[in-house]
Amino acid sequence: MGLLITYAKPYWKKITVAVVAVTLMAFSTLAQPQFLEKMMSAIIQNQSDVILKNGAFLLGLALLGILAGITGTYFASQVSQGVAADIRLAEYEKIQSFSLEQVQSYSSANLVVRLTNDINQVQQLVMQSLQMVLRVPILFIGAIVLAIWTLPSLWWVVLLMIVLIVLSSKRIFAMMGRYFGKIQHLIDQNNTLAQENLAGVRVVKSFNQQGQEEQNFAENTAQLTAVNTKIGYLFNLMFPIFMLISYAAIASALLFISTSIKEAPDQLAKITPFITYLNQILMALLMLGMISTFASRGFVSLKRIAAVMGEETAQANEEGQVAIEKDAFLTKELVVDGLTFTYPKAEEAVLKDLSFTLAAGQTLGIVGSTGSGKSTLALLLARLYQAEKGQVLVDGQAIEDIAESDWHQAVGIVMQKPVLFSGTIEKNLRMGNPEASQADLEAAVSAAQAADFVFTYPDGLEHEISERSANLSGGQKQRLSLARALVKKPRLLILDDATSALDARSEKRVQEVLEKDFGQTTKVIIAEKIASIIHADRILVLDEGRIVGSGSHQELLEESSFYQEIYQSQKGKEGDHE
Ligand SMILES: Nc1ncnc2c1ncn2[C@@H]1O[C@H](COP(=O)(O)OP(=O)(O)OP(=O)(O)O)[C@@H](O)[C@H]1O
Repeated sequence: MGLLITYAKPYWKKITVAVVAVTLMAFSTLAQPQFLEKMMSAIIQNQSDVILKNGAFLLGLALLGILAGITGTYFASQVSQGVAADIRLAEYEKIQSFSLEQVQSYSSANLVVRLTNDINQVQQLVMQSLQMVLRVPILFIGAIVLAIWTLPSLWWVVLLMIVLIVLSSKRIFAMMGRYFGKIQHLIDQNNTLAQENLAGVRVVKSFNQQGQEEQNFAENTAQLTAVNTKIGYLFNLMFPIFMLISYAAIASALLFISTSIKEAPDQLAKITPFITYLNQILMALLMLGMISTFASRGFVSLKRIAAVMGEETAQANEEGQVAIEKDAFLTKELVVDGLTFTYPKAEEAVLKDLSFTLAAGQTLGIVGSTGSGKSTLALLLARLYQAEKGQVLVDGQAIEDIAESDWHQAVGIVMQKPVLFSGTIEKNLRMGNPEASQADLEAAVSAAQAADFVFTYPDGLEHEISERSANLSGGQKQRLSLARALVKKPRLLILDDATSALDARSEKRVQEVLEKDFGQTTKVIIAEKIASIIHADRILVLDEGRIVGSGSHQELLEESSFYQEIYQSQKGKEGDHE
């Protein structure tokens, strides 16, 4: 609720106009039957001027009500759209500042639902609340008072109708609330299934999994439909019950009045407004039901959004951290001291007590078996995960104490699975450095051995990359990711199997460029092929999260049986360009 109040505050003027307009509409609705009664009386007594006068008032009041209604809806809609847009933006910004652990703990599909469907629910809640918050109590209390005032002898009809409606609807709304919670969970699942299927469409097709995927989706959709249908049934049940109760109330009122109409003929004029008030009470109760269902759904969503917004993120903590000029970054050494890391929810540590030192400007190669923790180490060095124990020090400064934005400015990483974004090649490259000159971009493209294909496109750097970079080959994606990291002119460059899809000649050229033009840059190169790191100043051999060998290529060949084994298995294969 606090979240909603915070985001609604800037709209207080529009909120006031909406609420005043809706209140005016409620009063106009309540006043109309009074004029109706006067008209009925005048019709019975054949007073045509009174009929006309009250008719005109009635019409004016109805017009005022309509005008107030339109104004209320207009402003309520502006406020609800505005509040929803502001929350959406703030939530998006918050998610951008999430650590990988945080994204993983929610799952990306779940976060998408929190950004879309949940926000829509909150928008509905704001819209309905603004339209009903004062209208319902005014209409409800006003119609009860005026109904009893119009025909005091029928007070019991009013009371009985309210009691019966409240009793019958209480249970229905409680059940609806439970179903809304379930719906949110099923929508999350639905989204995950659709996202995974579309992202992995090639695998799905090549393994003939369309049928299985359809079945999974159909099962989830069937569950969603079942819950939605139950809510529909409850709604459908509610309306006839309400109508039945209200018609019974009207029938009782008419029956009772018919017995005394001869002694008090003026009651004939009062029965029409009385019935109108009964209907207004019913309307108010229906609106109350509606708002409570919107509220139960909206508050479930609001809670889910508040959970995201309440997450503590690194950006919020940047205050105590030191800023470092990029040129002064990593001028002495990179020290990894006793680094231990366990993934969230995993039982065993992936990195176990890792320690090594690397002088600035040197190249560290890392090889090891599958799943030995190489990529995890890269992610920790890039500060995308935080160590559980131990630390990484740059020139004696623990990385957590360095302003995170400065860190990311100075460190370039090329991940094992390259990720590019839809838009031009230039837009992707500039993520590394928005101020880069055209010559810088072209140099990075050449260094990453991407010039061959980029400059054969008629539009060159302006060439559009499609969604999920579907119009690029694996090797092209790798080259562009490397170029993006090089545009940054990083002080620390981390390459995680970043040249695996390059042919031996191109890979060798990349190595030469890194050696020649990035001499000042400290490099950490993870590779499957020893050939990719053979000239590194130091090579680490990882196995099951531990360092099992460390030294130059020659030293390791002499000392590490594990390294020898890898080397012998790769010797003579393509890619060995010693
Ligand atoms: N996000 C994650 N959540 C939980 N466990 C993970 C996650 N990423 C990796 N792991 C686990 O951590 C271990 C190390 O993975 P990592 O990717 O670091 O290995 P690697 O040496 O780079 O492997 P490869 O050579 O196959 O790329 C593996 O057992 C893997 O299952």
